[in-house]
Amino acid sequence: MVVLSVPAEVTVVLLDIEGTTTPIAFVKDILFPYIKENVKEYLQTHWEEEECQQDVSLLRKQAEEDAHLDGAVPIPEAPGSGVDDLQQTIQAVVDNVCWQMSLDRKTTALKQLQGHMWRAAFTAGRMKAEFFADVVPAVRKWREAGLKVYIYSSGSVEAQKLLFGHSTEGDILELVDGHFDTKIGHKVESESYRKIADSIGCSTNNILFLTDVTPEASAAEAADVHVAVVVRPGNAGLTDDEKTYYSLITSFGDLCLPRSA
Ligand SMILES: CSCCC(=O)C(=O)COP(=O)(O)O
Ligand SMILES: [Mg+2]
Repeated sequence: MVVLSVPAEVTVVLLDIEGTTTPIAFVKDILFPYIKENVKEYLQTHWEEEECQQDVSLLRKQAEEDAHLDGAVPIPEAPGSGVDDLQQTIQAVVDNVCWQMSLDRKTTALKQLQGHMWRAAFTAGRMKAEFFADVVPAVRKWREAGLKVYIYSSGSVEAQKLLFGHSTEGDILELVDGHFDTKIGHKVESESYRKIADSIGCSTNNILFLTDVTPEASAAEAADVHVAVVVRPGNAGLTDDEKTYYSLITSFGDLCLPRSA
């Protein structure tokens, strides 16, 4: 087994979710299809609610920013009183969501709506989040050794809490010291990692970030964060250069803490 020593200055482990703690297949085959299959009915049922209107406003604002992109779907302003107008607007929101999802976009607007939609499925027990078998034992060990554990995912903080609160391992929310999403910045931007360190109250070099996505690893590293790239079944392949350059782990159990050495 390849063991990666965690530098002694590391006091915080920052975890990506999809492809790191959780199989990509769970996201692509369970979470995302749920949105595509239910978004129209969800909008029709919740349209009058404040939360739903805020989600639509954010999606409309994003659609305006995306207007220059190929295939972008605009969302017209709130309709008049006609039922047909309303159905047209809802259809535009559905088309916009499906277009964004076809590109696996990580916009805050899309992720916010998805989080709200998953809430019903998770809280009713219709969905349970999958975690790789090594995740929970390793996180418990890190915490026992005094490390803090934070999540940084493109999925909204609300969605993250749903996953950790309703997992196949039970409610494991207590294993997480805090959550970050794209409201702090995108994961491929170095500034996001500086802001996360500020928010936690540590230096960037006190953080070890685990992710499956090399542009995220590169952005974190440029901010002086320690990184390891997580190789899991179903993840995108890495180039030979990436395999040589990055520290790779295939399980959280590959990390060796100085305190436990
Ligand atoms: C709570 S995350 C649900 C999956 C998701 O929507 C997503 O975008 C995952 O992105 P990540 O940054 O965790 O790779
Ligand atoms: Mg990921």
